[in-house]
This record gives sequence, C-alpha cells and structure tokens, in this order.
Amino acid sequence: MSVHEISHPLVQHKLGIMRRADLSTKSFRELAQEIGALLTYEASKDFPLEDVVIEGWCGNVTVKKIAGKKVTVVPILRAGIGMLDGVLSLIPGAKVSAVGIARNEETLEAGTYLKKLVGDLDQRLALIIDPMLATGGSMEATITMLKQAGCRDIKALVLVAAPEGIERVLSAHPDVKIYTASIDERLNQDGYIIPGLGDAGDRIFGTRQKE
Ligand SMILES: O=P(O)(O)OC[C@H]1O[C@H](OP(=O)(O)OP(=O)(O)O)[C@H](O)[C@@H]1O
Ligand SMILES: O=c1cc[nH]c(=O)[nH]1
Ligand SMILES: [Mg+2]
Repeated sequence: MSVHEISHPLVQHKLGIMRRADLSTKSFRELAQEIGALLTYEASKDFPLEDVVIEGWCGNVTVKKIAGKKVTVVPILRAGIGMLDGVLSLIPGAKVSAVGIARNEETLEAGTYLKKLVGDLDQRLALIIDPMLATGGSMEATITMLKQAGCRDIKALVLVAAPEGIERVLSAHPDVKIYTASIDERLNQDGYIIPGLGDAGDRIFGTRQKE
C-alpha cells in the first residue's frame, strides 16, 4: 500500500484540534510538530534492525540497532519547517535537505526558489515533510528533484492530503509511500483542501491576513 492514513487516536485527536478556526498560532505550531513526530513513528516501522553486542552492566548483552540507510529529512519550505523539530525529535541524527517551493496562488503551479540537498542521496532514505498535499504539484516537484539527485528511497509525511494530490503524486511516482493523518474530501476552486486546515504556512508562521 502506498498511502497510509494513520488512524491512531492521538493523531486523530490532535488533527481535530488543528481544524479549529480559532486555534492560536502557538497551539497550531505545537500540534504540527507533535503529529510530525507521530507520523515519523509510523513511517519508521519498517526500518531494519541488526543485532549488536555491547558491554552492559552485567557483561556483554545483544541489543538491537537500526541497520538501514541514513536519513535525510526534506522540509518543503516554508510550511514544512512546522513539522521539522517533531521529526528530528525521533531521528535526531538525520541530515536536513531544504527545498523551497511556493505555489502560485492564481495558477496553482509550484515554483522552486531554493534547493539545498545533502550529499550521498543515493545512500539515504528521504522523508519529505509538508503539512499539506493539495494539487500535489509541490510534492511531485520535490520528488522529481530528489530522484534527479540520485535518491531512490522516498517517503512523504503530510498532515492532510486531498485525493487529487495523492492521485497525481502516485501516478508520477508510484514507488513513493505517503503517510498522512487524513485523506480529506476534495479541493475547492482555489486549490484549498476541504475541510483541510486553511493555509498551513500562514497558520504556522502567524502571517494569516485578517479579512
Ligand atoms: O499540493 P500543492 O497544490 O502544491 O499545495 C501544497 C503546498 O502549498 C503550501 O505551501 P505554499 O505554496 O502556500 O507555501 P508556504 O509554505 O510558503 O506557505 C503547502 O505547504 C504545500 O507546500
Ligand atoms: O489547503 C491548502 C492547500 C495548499 N496550501 C495550504 O496551506 N492549504
Ligand atoms: Mg502557504
């Protein structure tokens, strides 16, 4: 299965709070990080383990150690930064590859303005993070960029996904696994997810324009 909708009660409860229109920037930001950590927990369930022998308090003991590839976390700026600390709280040694992509509000086309990838991407698992997967343009562009740089193992962690965006990403990149707290109903005429969260970047950074 390429799409994992995480039904864990903690995830669903926290996402439910995030949908409140009157939620403070502080609370929205905290919850984005917390769900980011919980999605990381789910996405790491298939990390391979190996046995290693260490010196314990009563002599040698065989313990488990993660044996797979190294990880790079790939926040799609700006809103992806809102999940970064949550992901790094569970994978503190991960390197970070920052990708700046902004959606043109009229055309909904994704435009790239920053690409700061770590090296050795062919030897790393990439965990792309972005709160919103809407039309899928930003995510598709990020995956294409990572593949062009040699990355072959890619997972995407998003708080909310629209069916249209999932379809677009998986049509272009069927090998990528998507982890989300919710597959929502649809996109509206402006490309916003319904019911969604509104503009996640504005809610995380406090830049929401008052009507
Ligand atoms: O699936 P798509 O249709 O491409 O839309 C989703 C993108 O839109 C938002 O970013 P935005 O462009 O608003 O930039 P921001 O993070 O700077 O707010 C969101 O964080 C995604 O990156
Ligand atoms: O619903 C949406 C769609 C794109 N970007 C957002 O922040 N929210
Ligand atoms: Mg935005």
